[in-house]
Amino acid sequence: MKKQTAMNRDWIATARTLSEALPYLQRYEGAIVVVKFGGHAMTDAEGLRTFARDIVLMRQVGVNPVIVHGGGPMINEMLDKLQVKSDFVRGKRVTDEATMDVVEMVLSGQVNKRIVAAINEQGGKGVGLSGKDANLMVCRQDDPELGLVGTPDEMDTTILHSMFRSDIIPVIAPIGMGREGQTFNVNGDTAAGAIAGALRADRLLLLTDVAGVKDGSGEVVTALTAQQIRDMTADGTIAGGMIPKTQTALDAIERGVRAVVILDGRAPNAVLLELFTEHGAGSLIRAE
Ligand SMILES: Nc1ncnc2c1ncn2[C@@H]1O[C@H](COP(=O)(O)OP(=O)(O)O)[C@@H](O)[C@H]1O
Ligand SMILES: CC(=O)N[C@@H](CCC(=O)OP(=O)(O)O)C(=O)O
Repeated sequence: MKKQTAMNRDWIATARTLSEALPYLQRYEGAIVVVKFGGHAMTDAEGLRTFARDIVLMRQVGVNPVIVHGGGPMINEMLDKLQVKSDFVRGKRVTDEATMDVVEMVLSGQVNKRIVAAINEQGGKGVGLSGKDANLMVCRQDDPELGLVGTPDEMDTTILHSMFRSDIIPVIAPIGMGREGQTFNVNGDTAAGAIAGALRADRLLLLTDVAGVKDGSGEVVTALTAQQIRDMTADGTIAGGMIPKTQTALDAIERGVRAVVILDGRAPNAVLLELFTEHGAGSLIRAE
């Protein structure tokens, strides 16, 4: 009996959320929403299933979702198994040729296919690709100190528009191609920002394992300006993996993305609640 009551309460909460969502569903019809699914946000099979269900629902209500994924922890695990040492400089992995092989194998072969399968299990049409496919993301070398780390240089989103027209949900691994045929490792946030920028996306959602960008006392800042980001980075409040994320947000806004949100991808229905409710979630960064 007790269990029944708890279930009813959950159901009422969900129904209220859905009715609140209706005006927002209309607002986002036809919109392009790029979602970066970070390795730390991919917790377990249930989390992946919920994420995939949210994405398929977005597609069903007329939004064009694009998934760009990470997979840092999965790469670390494989590098450990193969006893290849790996270092990070300013949130980016120093990548030699041996590391690059492992990065591509894990991201394109393992993580990408796992997400595609989860989307298809929920009734969507997920198709996996990387920045190498159809010249989506041509890169130049980032800092030579980082080896084969790439910076997106020239984007061709034709393939993504064809996919939208065919009701396909693109799932993109952050691997780029060099002009001399090299393969480059691109930070997942950087890749998501470049793709969102090239698509002039309506929203870029960066899903991670914290509720948002936190200030010095650990409180999430719900709305951030470019100047606040610069100050918080200079004084060390924004550090580690949050540096490429906030930098990506600034670059994406500059390239014409309407708004970027950094939020906790492990929270239930994180993506839907962000897009389709009044309160949103996480830290919002928009053009000033
Ligand atoms: N000011 C900050 N606010 C929130 N998180 C921060 C901040 N500075 C550094 N971080 C760290 O950044 C991490 C998110 O980056 P990262 O681990 O690369 O995530 P992902 O794998 O999801 O891309 C957080 O878990 C946190 O440890
Ligand atoms: C250059 C660089 O650092 N590439 C990242 C690519 C994966 C990634 O970004 O994964 P998360 O989003 O899970 O952190 C790496 O090798 O880990």
